[in-house]
Amino acid sequence: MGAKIEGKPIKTIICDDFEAMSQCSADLICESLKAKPDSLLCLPAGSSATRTFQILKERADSGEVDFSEAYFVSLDEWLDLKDESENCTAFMLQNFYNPLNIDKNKIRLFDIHAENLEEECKSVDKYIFDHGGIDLMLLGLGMNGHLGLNEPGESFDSYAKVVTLDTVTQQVGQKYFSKSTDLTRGITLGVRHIFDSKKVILQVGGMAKADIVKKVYESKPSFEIPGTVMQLLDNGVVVLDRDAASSLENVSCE
Ligand SMILES: N[C@@H]1[C@@H](O)[C@H](O)[C@@H](COP(=O)(O)O)O[C@@H]1O
Repeated sequence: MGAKIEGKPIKTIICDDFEAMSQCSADLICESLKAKPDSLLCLPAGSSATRTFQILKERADSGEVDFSEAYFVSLDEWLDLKDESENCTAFMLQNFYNPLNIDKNKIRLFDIHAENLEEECKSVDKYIFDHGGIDLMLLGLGMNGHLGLNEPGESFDSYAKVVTLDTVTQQVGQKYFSKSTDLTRGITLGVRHIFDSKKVILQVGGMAKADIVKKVYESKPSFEIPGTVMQLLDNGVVVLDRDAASSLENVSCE
């Protein structure tokens, strides 16, 4: 992408701490779901969203929100794992789909064992198009700026695809596994899905992400830092806690 493309100021909400950030994202998700109960939602595996998922479960249990009519599509998944018991799907089942009793028929997971993964990507794209697009994507930010598994250098002009994982993702991704795991390839929704989504929430917490958050805000939109796509979205919002926002200067908030 040429350096000439200018981004816009990112719509931003800065929360006091991780708990407030998680509550804020849960509020936005509930608001969206109430407006359209049969929304197609895309939620991320990873540590950023775990508390948000607990809050959504609490709210579903209290009847404040109802996920029974909603549909779900996977954001990303590791490929070629010898042991799949700790992959993104397992994480989502454990932390969201099972606790909230989501009907399995309403979840479109990536079939990582499909004979033809390119065809599988097209089939996931079709699922999304057939549902009229994704209504809401909740995203986390990788330490290298990735969104889903859209790694640095990947085009913004693609839908679901198979990707080679960046060395940072290979290393940081170890945190999801109880033993050392070879992470070489992944399958992910593409940045075009992020552009097309009716609402995008990027949720980032913690000091460890402060530097990459600064780059997302202060670099020109570029394939090298996929998170910079937030500067190009009309329907995007970044929800930060104070730690993740601590390196930012001059950010105007909601
Ligand atoms: N592929 C996942 C992303 O979908 C996730 O949102 C992001 C942040 O992860 P975490 O929330 O664990 O920091 O990186 C992971 O590698």
